[in-house]
Order: sequence, then structure tokens, then C-alpha cells
Amino acid sequence: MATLWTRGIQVCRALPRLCTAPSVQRRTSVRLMSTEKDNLLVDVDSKTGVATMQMNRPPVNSLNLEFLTSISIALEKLENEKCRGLILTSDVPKIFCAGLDILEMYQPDVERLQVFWRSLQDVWLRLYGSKMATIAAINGHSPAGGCLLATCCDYRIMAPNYTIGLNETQLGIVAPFWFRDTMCGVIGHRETEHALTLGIMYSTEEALNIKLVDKVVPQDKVIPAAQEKMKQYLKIPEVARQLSKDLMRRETVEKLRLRREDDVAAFKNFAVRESVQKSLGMYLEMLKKKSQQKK
Ligand SMILES: CCCCCCCCCC/C=C\CC(=O)SCCNC(=O)CCNC(=O)[C@H](O)C(C)(C)COP(=O)(O)OP(=O)(O)OC[C@H]1O[C@@H](n2cnc3c(N)ncnc32)[C@H](O)[C@@H]1OP(=O)(O)O
Repeated sequence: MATLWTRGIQVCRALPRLCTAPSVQRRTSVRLMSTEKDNLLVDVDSKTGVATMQMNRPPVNSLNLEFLTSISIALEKLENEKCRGLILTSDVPKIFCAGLDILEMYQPDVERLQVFWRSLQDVWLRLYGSKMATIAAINGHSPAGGCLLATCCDYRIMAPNYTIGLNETQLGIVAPFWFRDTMCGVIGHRETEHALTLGIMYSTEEALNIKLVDKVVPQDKVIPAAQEKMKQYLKIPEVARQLSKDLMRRETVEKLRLRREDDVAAFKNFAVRESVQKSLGMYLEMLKKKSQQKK
């Protein structure tokens, strides 16, 4: 085990300058730290060049601005370090990622809202467009933005008895075109239309049936299975693998690159609508009630 120690990622509250560049030192093991405790744990195996990125933002790994920024910086560093593979997983029990932090979209500060959306675009561009072989080790529930992260990867391995899907319409919001395109690339047009319009959350078994995930293994085997599959990717000549991936994804990536600011404006205008705010408020209330009932 080896490699990168990235310390001192500072996420400033002041906008628009969000971060200072993290410093990198070579060490024998890796930990990428963020300001919000150790919410992103990244280990790089120096022999194989495979990084394991564990999301660790309890209770549900929801993606707020600071967390997205940490992920984006980490992805950039791994790419710059010429890592060959990435296993994306979670350190939070039973949750892969609950998607976007709804509190970022509910009663938002409009300037922050736009920076938030750009940071999500950044993560998507880096992960979907990564040169690395990427495998999602889905060891928990994976709604909405969580499903997006998983579908950005080249391969998905999931544990039983969880759920995954783009459930946006159930919250009264709409998955943007690049979420749609990502999902279409995995399960095709018809199934994506069905999934998006109904906001379907699939069980692990259903997800396997529609090929939203590639493989199902017991919980404790998810990461070992991802490591095993990664070996297959790494056996392929690097340039051929990367160019093939680029061939499949470049148009989709370019579409967002060319429309980034329009997409930010569309998101902002949509999110501040009274009807959308009402739906998000009701959804948050429902989540809170459900959570209190458990306690
Ligand atoms: C014309 C088009 C223009 C473009 C328009 C764009 C529009 C926007 C597109 C937005 C795109 C993506 C959207 C998203 O990603 S929205 C997020 C959707 N996520 C969800 O619906 C998940 C909701 N959560 C759950 O289902 C469950 O929490 C869980 C993940 C299955 C875990 O269940 P659990 O029982 O283990 O935990 P639970 O008690 O429910 O939750 C614990 C606390 O966490 C809070 N919480 C859960 N999820 C979120 C979240 N996503 N954001 C913020 N907070 C969340 C929950 O409320 C509990 O809090 P507390 O204990 O009550 O304080």
C-alpha cells in the first residue's frame, strides 16, 4: 500500500473562491482529508495504481457543496497522479450515497446554489470523463445523485437488499439531461424513460435485471469483487482502454461542457420556483418524520 497523503484541503465558506490547492506528499498509505472531518478517505495502492475512495459523510453521504468540492479535488489529484483505477464506495453503513443534500436546494442562497451546481457538474465531468477504470462498489442505498455517481463508473457491483435509482420526480424535481444521458448509457432509452418519469427506486435484484448494476455479491464481498474486476480492466493495454472509453463518452461529456452555464441557469430558475420549493419542503418533512419514527 502506498502513496498520496493529501492534507489541508481548505474549503472556504467565502464565495466564489472555494478551495485552496491541497498539498500532496508521498507516504506509505493514503488519506485525503477534507475540512468536514475525514469525510473522504482515499487509499492508493502504489503497486497497482488503484485508488479506493470511501465516502464518509454520515448520516447518509448526502452531497453538499463542501463534500462535492472534496470529491472533485480528490478526483483531479488522482488523475494528475496517473492512477489507473478507482473504486468508489462508502464507509457509512448501509448507505452508498443519498444523493444531493436537499438542504442545498431548499430555501437556498441563490449564489451558493449556483456554485453548488457547478461543483456537481465538476464531479460529473471528472468521474464520467475519467481516464481511470472506475468501479462503483455499491454497499448501501443509492438514490438520485448516488445513482448518478454509480452510473458514471465503468462497472457496478452491488450488495443485496438496497435500492438504487433516479427518484427525482418523486421529489417534484427533474433529473437534468446529463443525468439522463448517463443512465441511458447504462440501461438504454426505454428503461431510462420509464425510470425517470416514475422516479423508480429499484431493489438490488431489479437493478441487476435491467443491468443498472452488473453484479450482485454479498455485502462483505463487494469491495473484494470490485478489486477482482479491476484486475481485468488493468490487464487491457492502457491507451486502448482509455481511448475506447473516450470514444463512448466524449459526445456526452462535450454536451455538458458546451452548455454548462445554461445548465446552471436552468437549475437555478427551476429550483427557486415556488412549486419546487413546496415539494422539497414536503419531502424533507417526510424524511424527518420517518427518521424520528425510528428513534
Ligand atoms: C427543466 C430542468 C432543469 C434542471 C432542473 C434540475 C433540478 C434538480 C435536479 C436535482 C438532481 C438530483 C437530486 C438529488 O440527488 S435529490 C436527493 C434525493 N435523495 C433522496 O431522495 C434520498 C432521501 N433519503 C432516503 O431515502 C433515506 O434517507 C436513505 C438514503 C434511504 C437512508 O435511510 P435511513 O433510514 O438510513 O436514514 P434516514 O433516517 O432516512 O435519514 C437520516 C437523516 O439524513 C437526512 N437525509 C436523508 N437523505 C438526505 C438528503 N438527500 N439530503 C439531506 N438530508 C438527507 C434525513 O432527513 C435524516 O435527517 P434527520 O435525522 O431527520 O435530521
